Amino acid sequence: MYCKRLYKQGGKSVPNIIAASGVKRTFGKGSGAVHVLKGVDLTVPAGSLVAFKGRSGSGKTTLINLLSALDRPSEGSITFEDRELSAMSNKERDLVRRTRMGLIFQSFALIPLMSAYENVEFILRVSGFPAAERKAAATAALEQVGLGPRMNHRPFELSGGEQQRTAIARAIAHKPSLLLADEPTAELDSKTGLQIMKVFRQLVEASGMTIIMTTHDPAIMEIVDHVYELEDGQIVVPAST
Ligand SMILES: Nc1ncnc2c1ncn2[C@@H]1O[C@H](COP(=O)(O)OP(=O)(O)OP(=O)(O)O)[C@@H](O)[C@H]1O
Repeated sequence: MYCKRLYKQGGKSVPNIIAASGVKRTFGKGSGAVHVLKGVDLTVPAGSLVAFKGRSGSGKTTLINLLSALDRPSEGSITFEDRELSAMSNKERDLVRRTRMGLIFQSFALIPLMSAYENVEFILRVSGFPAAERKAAATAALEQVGLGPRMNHRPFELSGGEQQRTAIARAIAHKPSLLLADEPTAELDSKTGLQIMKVFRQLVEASGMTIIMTTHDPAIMEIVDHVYELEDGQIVVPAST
């Protein structure tokens, strides 16, 4: 239902790519239950760059894990590209995540013995991307994040920002419509963090990808289209920047 609603963005009506409705997530049972998300309603227009902010423990990672179909809500629904994630089997959710989404984490999690190119190509290989298109897709993704000239270097020969750009290339090589990034700049100094944000901005502008990220960094809020603040498991300020 939410995904069919249209939002005005830059004078144009834009459909939502993902929406959460009444999402709750509780860990554990009985007296030991931890109610982390307590009813989150959220809509994200396609082609936007969105950030979740909030104090440590407010539920940002828990929400990202639900939106990326790594976890299921205890209550409520999440609709992605007009399909309800919670109604899908594990196999269907894995397929949606593998083909339509890209994930980035705080730690870059690159394979140390592989070059930047091999790291990207390897993921395409294990995810069943057509062999004939792998080389072009991996190269294009690395060029898109400005790593063309460095793609044959191994992670230890790359700066932190270059390693994170490799992780971004790995997450976008299969051309997902939604990129989810949990604290992608947390391991980086503020200047490098801003460079990563510029890469995100370019991806949104150039390819129409949607990016949802979590952050603690106030400077980053200036670059995104919308900031959603989580407090005690609920969104308190669905404000535009
Ligand atoms: N599997 C789990 N079992 C029990 N509690 C959990 C589980 N996962 C998360 N929590 C709790 O849920 C709360 C929210 O965690 P979450 O990681 O989503 O917060 P966050 O906003 O991302 O925090 P940070 O900014 O520190 O990364 C925390 O109190 C955490 O301990």
